[in-house]
Amino acid sequence: MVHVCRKEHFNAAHKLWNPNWSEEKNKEVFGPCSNVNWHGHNFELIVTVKGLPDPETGFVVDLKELSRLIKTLVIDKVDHKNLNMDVDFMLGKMASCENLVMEFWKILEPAVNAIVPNGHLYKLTLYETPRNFVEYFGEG
Ligand SMILES: Nc1nc2c(c(=O)[nH]1)N=C([C@H](O)[C@H](O)COP(=O)(O)OP(=O)(O)OP(=O)(O)O)CN2
Repeated sequence: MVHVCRKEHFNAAHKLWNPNWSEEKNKEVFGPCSNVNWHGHNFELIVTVKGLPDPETGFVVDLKELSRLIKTLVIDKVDHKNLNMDVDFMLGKMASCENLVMEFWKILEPAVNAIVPNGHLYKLTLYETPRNFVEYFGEG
């Protein structure tokens, strides 16, 4: 089995804010990430597919096709957007990396698996900053 990875990039604004808490508690828990007028990040999303290379192409998955799919299904929906306000699948959710990556998985898993004949989506890695990132392997 080989792990094949594609990295995509997006910029987005958000704030970490629990509407059930006071302003003081939001500031205490989320610090500058609770800034009322938002803040932005340069996100990196790495999609990892695991599988066997096709004997005729040598590919587990065509990376151009994978890139096109990630851009169409995810990046176009979040790039240069406000994650709290503009992105339908994040409405009513805390705009944390954990929640984002889990929503990305739900969108990507069926579509990615459909273009990987001898493999499947294995992992999503989402960098919010160069030092803060999450990894998700799906629910199983
Ligand atoms: N479990 C989580 N913790 C935090 C998340 C998150 O999504 N999940 N998000 C944030 C902030 O949105 C953001 O990541 C914090 O940015 P920043 O403090 O700038 O992070 P850096 O690592 O770049 O800053 P340094 O302090 O310079 O390392 C917070 N927590």
